[in-house]
Amino acid sequence: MRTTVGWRAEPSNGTATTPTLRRAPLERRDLRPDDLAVRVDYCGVCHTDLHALRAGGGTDGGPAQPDPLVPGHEFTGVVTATGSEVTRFRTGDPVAVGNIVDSCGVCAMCRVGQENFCHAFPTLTYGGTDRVDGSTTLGGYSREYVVGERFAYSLPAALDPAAAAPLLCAGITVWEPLRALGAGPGTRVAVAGLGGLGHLAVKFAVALGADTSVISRSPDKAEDARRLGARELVVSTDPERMAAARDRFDILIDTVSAPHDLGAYLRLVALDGTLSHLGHLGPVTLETLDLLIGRKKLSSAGSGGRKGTAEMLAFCAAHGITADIELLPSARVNEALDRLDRGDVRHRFVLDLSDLDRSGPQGPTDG
Ligand SMILES: NC(=O)c1ccc[n+]([C@@H]2O[C@H](COP(=O)([O-])OP(=O)(O)OC[C@H]3O[C@@H](n4cnc5c(N)ncnc54)[C@H](O)[C@@H]3O)[C@@H](O)[C@H]2O)c1
Ligand SMILES: [Zn+2]
Ligand SMILES: [Zn+2]
Repeated sequence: MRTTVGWRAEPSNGTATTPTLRRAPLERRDLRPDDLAVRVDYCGVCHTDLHALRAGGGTDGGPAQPDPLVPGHEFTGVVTATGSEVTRFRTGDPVAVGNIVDSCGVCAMCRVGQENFCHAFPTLTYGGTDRVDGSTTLGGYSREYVVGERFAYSLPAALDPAAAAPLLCAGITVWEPLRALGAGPGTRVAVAGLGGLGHLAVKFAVALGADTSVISRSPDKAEDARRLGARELVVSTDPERMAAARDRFDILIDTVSAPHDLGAYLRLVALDGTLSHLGHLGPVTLETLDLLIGRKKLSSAGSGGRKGTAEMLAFCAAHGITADIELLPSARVNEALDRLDRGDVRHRFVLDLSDLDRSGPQGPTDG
């Protein structure tokens, strides 16, 4: 086994609070022939990490997570070692890894490049089950990750490695539905929720040429929305502005992290348009008349396949797109999670893991 160090949560014991992450030594597998060892430099803090940390006690609606848990599923770094059969990477190459690290490779979904929908279930970057040895995967809030080369992506030199990290979960999750639904010139796109996923959805939709708007509870986000390239902010708490935006959007990307009824957003979708519900995973409520009137469609998506992820990275390099981030030393991970929970983030926290080199696994910055 290889040893590294990371930020680990102990069982949440069913409390509603987020368990504290503590610095701990971790084991990584010895390299298989197709594996890369990656020095993790930057890892984004996704809202799913918060959901996962709380799921241990079933307090956040999600499935129970195996304990202990090391979150983190959007990271960038550098290859430090390669297995004997690796062909696509060499030591020193900059790479990016997202929220899937393996899939069966032979099912119908894998064959069309949608490994994220693998019939055998893709191996998640943390809290997943390794397909070879059955161990539970530990995520990217750590200094090293071992990954099969199929699920590592070349990080384009044009992209800042810290600001690019969130592309690997937040980015690809909104990229695939925007592409699949045909966002581009002549389409009207609205994005609900202006967090990690939402702000990247706005940047992508604008760069694809769509007429893009933001839907938010508060008018405070108007300047932010404009800066990101959106034409308008629809304030969801203002009934008059919601009524005025009725049937307006061909594609509505819903990234809201809390459970909510879909009616208010469906009424903003245009004739034959689509609501892509990406944020809160789990049961939803809606009135079917809100679909019937206007022949509207309800869709969803999550993560991305290898082909789509590589295409998204190339698009980002060509258009200069990365996330707007607040970079913190990884020792401040608990503060980042707390602020994310309170919505105090513009628009993504990214952890700089290099501080894990500076003191021992039980060093003074513990917790
Ligand atoms: N489908 C997938 O594969 C996938 C991938 C990544 C994240 N997610 C989920 O997407 C959601 C968003 O993730 P994120 O990292 O962008 O989170 P985030 O915290 O950065 O953003 C969430 C946004 O939702 C808004 N919001 C929260 N509660 C709201 C409410 N009641 N009404 C209106 N707006 C509200 C917040 O103000 C914020 O703008 C999370 O639930 C996350 O778990 C899903
Ligand atoms: Zn995520
Ligand atoms: Zn498969």
